[in-house]
Amino acid sequence: MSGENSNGSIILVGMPGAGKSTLGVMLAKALAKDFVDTDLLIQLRSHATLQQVLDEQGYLALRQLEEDTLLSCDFDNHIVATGGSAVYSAKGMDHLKTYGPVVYLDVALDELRRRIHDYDSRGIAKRPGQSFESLFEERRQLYRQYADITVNCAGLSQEDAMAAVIEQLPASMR
Ligand SMILES: Nc1ncnc2c1ncn2[C@@H]1O[C@H](COP(=O)(O)OP(=O)(O)O)[C@@H](O)[C@H]1O
Ligand SMILES: O=C(O)C1=C[C@@H](OP(=O)(O)O)[C@@H](O)[C@H](O)C1
Ligand SMILES: [Mg+2]
Repeated sequence: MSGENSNGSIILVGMPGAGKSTLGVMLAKALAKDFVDTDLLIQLRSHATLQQVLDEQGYLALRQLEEDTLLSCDFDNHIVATGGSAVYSAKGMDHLKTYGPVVYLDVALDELRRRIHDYDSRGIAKRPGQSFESLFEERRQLYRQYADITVNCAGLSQEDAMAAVIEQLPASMR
Protein backbone atom coordinates (compact mmCIF):
# COMPACT_ATOMS: atom_id res chain seq x y z
CA MET A 1 0.00 0.00 0.00
CA SER A 2 2.89 2.42 -0.32
CA GLY A 3 3.14 5.04 -3.02
CA GLU A 4 4.40 8.46 -4.02
CA ASN A 5 1.36 10.53 -3.17
CA SER A 6 0.98 11.04 0.56
CA ASN A 7 -1.77 13.63 0.17
CA GLY A 8 -4.21 11.61 -1.85
CA SER A 9 -6.03 9.50 0.71
CA ILE A 10 -9.38 9.88 2.42
CA ILE A 11 -10.04 8.35 5.83
CA LEU A 12 -13.65 7.41 6.60
CA VAL A 13 -14.75 7.27 10.24
CA GLY A 14 -18.12 6.81 11.90
CA MET A 15 -20.37 4.43 13.74
CA PRO A 16 -20.94 0.82 12.70
CA GLY A 17 -23.52 1.09 9.94
CA ALA A 18 -22.52 4.61 8.89
CA GLY A 19 -21.49 3.31 5.47
CA LYS A 20 -17.69 3.45 5.67
CA SER A 21 -17.10 0.13 3.93
CA THR A 22 -19.90 0.56 1.38
CA LEU A 23 -19.15 4.18 0.45
CA GLY A 24 -15.41 3.52 0.61
CA VAL A 25 -15.51 1.17 -2.36
CA MET A 26 -17.78 3.54 -4.27
CA LEU A 27 -15.47 6.49 -3.58
CA ALA A 28 -12.41 4.51 -4.64
CA LYS A 29 -14.06 3.77 -7.96
CA ALA A 30 -15.29 7.34 -8.46
CA LEU A 31 -11.95 8.94 -7.57
CA ALA A 32 -9.66 6.31 -9.14
CA LYS A 33 -8.02 5.34 -5.87
CA ASP A 34 -7.21 2.11 -4.14
CA PHE A 35 -9.44 0.90 -1.30
CA VAL A 36 -8.69 -0.72 2.03
CA ASP A 37 -10.96 -1.78 4.87
CA THR A 38 -8.86 -1.88 8.01
CA ASP A 39 -11.21 -4.47 9.55
CA LEU A 40 -10.01 -6.92 6.92
CA LEU A 41 -6.37 -6.09 7.69
CA ILE A 42 -7.04 -6.81 11.38
CA GLN A 43 -8.63 -10.14 10.55
CA LEU A 44 -5.72 -11.15 8.31
CA ARG A 45 -3.25 -10.16 11.00
CA SER A 46 -5.04 -12.14 13.71
CA HIS A 47 -6.11 -15.08 11.52
CA ALA A 48 -9.54 -14.74 13.07
CA THR A 49 -12.76 -12.83 12.63
CA LEU A 50 -13.29 -9.70 14.70
CA GLN A 51 -16.03 -11.47 16.64
CA GLN A 52 -13.65 -14.35 17.41
CA VAL A 53 -11.06 -11.88 18.72
CA LEU A 54 -13.75 -10.31 20.89
CA ASP A 55 -15.02 -13.63 22.20
CA GLU A 56 -11.56 -15.03 22.92
CA GLN A 57 -9.61 -11.93 24.00
CA GLY A 58 -12.10 -9.16 24.76
CA TYR A 59 -12.82 -5.70 23.39
CA LEU A 60 -9.67 -4.05 24.72
CA ALA A 61 -7.53 -6.63 22.91
CA LEU A 62 -9.42 -5.86 19.69
CA ARG A 63 -8.77 -2.14 20.13
CA GLN A 64 -5.07 -2.83 20.71
CA LEU A 65 -4.92 -5.05 17.64
CA GLU A 66 -6.61 -2.29 15.67
CA GLU A 67 -4.02 0.26 16.85
CA ASP A 68 -1.13 -2.08 15.98
CA THR A 69 -2.62 -2.68 12.55
CA LEU A 70 -3.19 1.00 11.81
CA LEU A 71 0.35 1.90 12.84
CA SER A 72 1.94 -0.84 10.76
CA CYS A 73 0.40 0.18 7.43
CA ASP A 74 0.99 2.78 4.72
CA PHE A 75 -2.23 4.14 3.28
CA ASP A 76 -1.01 6.30 0.39
CA ASN A 77 -3.59 7.08 -2.29
CA HIS A 78 -6.32 4.98 -0.67
CA ILE A 79 -9.86 5.39 0.44
CA VAL A 80 -9.56 3.95 3.94
CA ALA A 81 -12.66 2.47 5.58
CA THR A 82 -11.76 2.25 9.26
CA GLY A 83 -13.57 0.20 11.87
CA GLY A 84 -15.91 2.23 14.07
CA SER A 85 -13.52 1.84 17.00
CA ALA A 86 -10.43 3.33 15.31
CA VAL A 87 -11.02 6.63 17.12
CA TYR A 88 -10.10 5.04 20.46
CA SER A 89 -6.49 5.10 19.28
CA ALA A 90 -4.99 8.58 19.30
CA LYS A 91 -1.78 7.18 17.82
CA GLY A 92 -3.68 5.36 15.10
CA MET A 93 -5.69 8.44 14.20
CA ASP A 94 -2.59 10.65 14.14
CA HIS A 95 -1.00 8.15 11.76
CA LEU A 96 -4.07 8.01 9.52
CA LYS A 97 -4.30 11.80 9.42
CA THR A 98 -0.89 12.02 7.78
CA TYR A 99 -2.41 10.46 4.65
CA GLY A 100 -5.32 12.82 4.10
CA PRO A 101 -8.51 14.28 5.52
CA VAL A 102 -10.61 12.37 8.02
CA VAL A 103 -14.23 12.31 6.86
CA TYR A 104 -16.88 11.60 9.52
CA LEU A 105 -20.00 9.97 8.10
CA ASP A 106 -22.59 11.38 10.49
CA VAL A 107 -25.69 9.18 10.63
CA ALA A 108 -28.48 9.51 13.21
CA LEU A 109 -29.01 6.83 15.84
CA ASP A 110 -32.42 5.77 14.51
CA GLU A 111 -31.06 5.29 11.02
CA LEU A 112 -28.07 3.30 12.31
CA ARG A 113 -30.47 1.06 14.22
CA ARG A 114 -32.39 0.36 11.05
CA ARG A 115 -29.19 -0.62 9.25
CA ILE A 116 -27.54 -2.73 11.96
CA HIS A 117 -29.28 -6.00 12.73
CA ASP A 118 -26.31 -7.85 14.18
CA TYR A 119 -25.18 -5.49 16.95
CA ASP A 120 -24.10 -8.33 19.26
CA SER A 121 -22.29 -10.42 16.65
CA ARG A 122 -20.80 -7.79 14.32
CA GLY A 123 -17.47 -7.60 16.13
CA ILE A 124 -18.08 -4.24 17.78
CA ALA A 125 -15.43 -3.20 20.32
CA LYS A 126 -17.78 -2.18 23.12
CA ARG A 127 -17.96 -2.85 26.83
CA PRO A 128 -19.92 -5.99 27.69
CA GLY A 129 -23.60 -5.07 27.87
CA GLN A 130 -23.07 -1.54 26.53
CA SER A 131 -26.13 -0.33 24.63
CA PHE A 132 -25.99 1.01 21.10
CA GLU A 133 -27.24 4.38 22.36
CA SER A 134 -24.52 4.61 24.98
CA LEU A 135 -21.90 3.67 22.39
CA PHE A 136 -23.30 6.31 20.02
CA GLU A 137 -23.02 9.05 22.67
CA GLU A 138 -19.50 7.97 23.67
CA ARG A 139 -18.26 7.77 20.09
CA ARG A 140 -19.85 10.91 18.69
CA GLN A 141 -17.46 13.25 20.44
CA LEU A 142 -14.46 11.21 19.31
CA TYR A 143 -15.57 11.26 15.66
CA ARG A 144 -16.06 15.03 15.89
CA GLN A 145 -12.67 15.47 17.55
CA TYR A 146 -10.81 13.81 14.69
CA ALA A 147 -12.97 14.90 11.75
CA ASP A 148 -11.60 17.33 9.19
CA ILE A 149 -14.86 17.05 7.27
CA THR A 150 -18.28 16.03 8.62
CA VAL A 151 -20.86 14.78 6.14
CA ASN A 152 -24.45 14.77 7.36
CA CYS A 153 -25.79 11.61 5.76
CA ALA A 154 -29.36 11.94 7.09
CA GLY A 155 -31.80 10.50 4.59
CA LEU A 156 -29.21 10.16 1.85
CA SER A 157 -29.01 7.14 -0.42
CA GLN A 158 -25.59 5.56 -0.87
CA GLU A 159 -25.12 7.43 -4.15
CA ASP A 160 -26.17 10.77 -2.64
CA ALA A 161 -23.98 10.22 0.42
CA MET A 162 -21.02 9.53 -1.85
CA ALA A 163 -21.73 12.71 -3.81
CA ALA A 164 -22.00 14.66 -0.54
CA VAL A 165 -18.57 13.41 0.53
CA ILE A 166 -17.01 14.38 -2.80
CA GLU A 167 -18.63 17.81 -2.69
CA GLN A 168 -16.98 18.58 0.64
CA LEU A 169 -13.49 17.44 -0.35
CA PRO A 170 -10.86 20.07 -1.12
CA ALA A 171 -11.05 20.97 -4.83
CA SER A 172 -7.63 19.37 -5.42
CA MET A 173 -9.02 15.97 -4.40
CA ARG A 174 -12.23 15.94 -6.41
N1 LIG B 1 -26.53 5.78 2.59
C1 LIG B 1 -27.03 4.59 2.93
N2 LIG B 1 -28.36 4.39 2.92
C2 LIG B 1 -28.89 3.21 3.29
N3 LIG B 1 -28.16 2.13 3.67
C3 LIG B 1 -26.84 2.26 3.70
C4 LIG B 1 -26.19 3.50 3.34
N4 LIG B 1 -24.86 3.32 3.47
C5 LIG B 1 -24.68 2.05 3.89
N5 LIG B 1 -25.86 1.41 4.02
C6 LIG B 1 -26.09 0.02 4.47
O1 LIG B 1 -25.80 -0.02 5.86
C7 LIG B 1 -25.16 -1.25 6.18
C8 LIG B 1 -23.82 -0.97 6.84
O2 LIG B 1 -22.95 -0.37 5.90
P1 LIG B 1 -21.38 -0.52 6.01
O3 LIG B 1 -20.78 0.11 4.80
O4 LIG B 1 -21.00 -1.91 6.34
O5 LIG B 1 -21.10 0.41 7.29
P2 LIG B 1 -19.79 0.54 8.18
O6 LIG B 1 -18.63 0.02 7.41
O7 LIG B 1 -19.69 2.01 8.45
O8 LIG B 1 -20.09 -0.26 9.41
C9 LIG B 1 -25.04 -2.04 4.86
O9 LIG B 1 -26.12 -2.92 4.79
C10 LIG B 1 -25.15 -0.96 3.81
O10 LIG B 1 -25.69 -1.45 2.61
O1 LIG C 1 -17.37 0.10 16.06
C1 LIG C 1 -16.66 -0.86 16.40
O2 LIG C 1 -16.32 -1.06 17.57
C2 LIG C 1 -16.22 -1.78 15.36
C3 LIG C 1 -16.88 -1.76 14.16
C4 LIG C 1 -16.69 -2.72 13.11
O3 LIG C 1 -16.47 -2.15 11.85
P1 LIG C 1 -17.57 -1.26 11.09
O4 LIG C 1 -17.52 0.08 11.71
O5 LIG C 1 -17.14 -1.28 9.70
O6 LIG C 1 -18.92 -1.89 11.28
C5 LIG C 1 -15.68 -3.68 13.59
O7 LIG C 1 -15.63 -4.68 12.79
C6 LIG C 1 -14.54 -2.95 14.23
O8 LIG C 1 -13.33 -3.43 14.27
C7 LIG C 1 -15.08 -2.62 15.59
MG1 LIG D 1 -17.11 -1.43 7.78
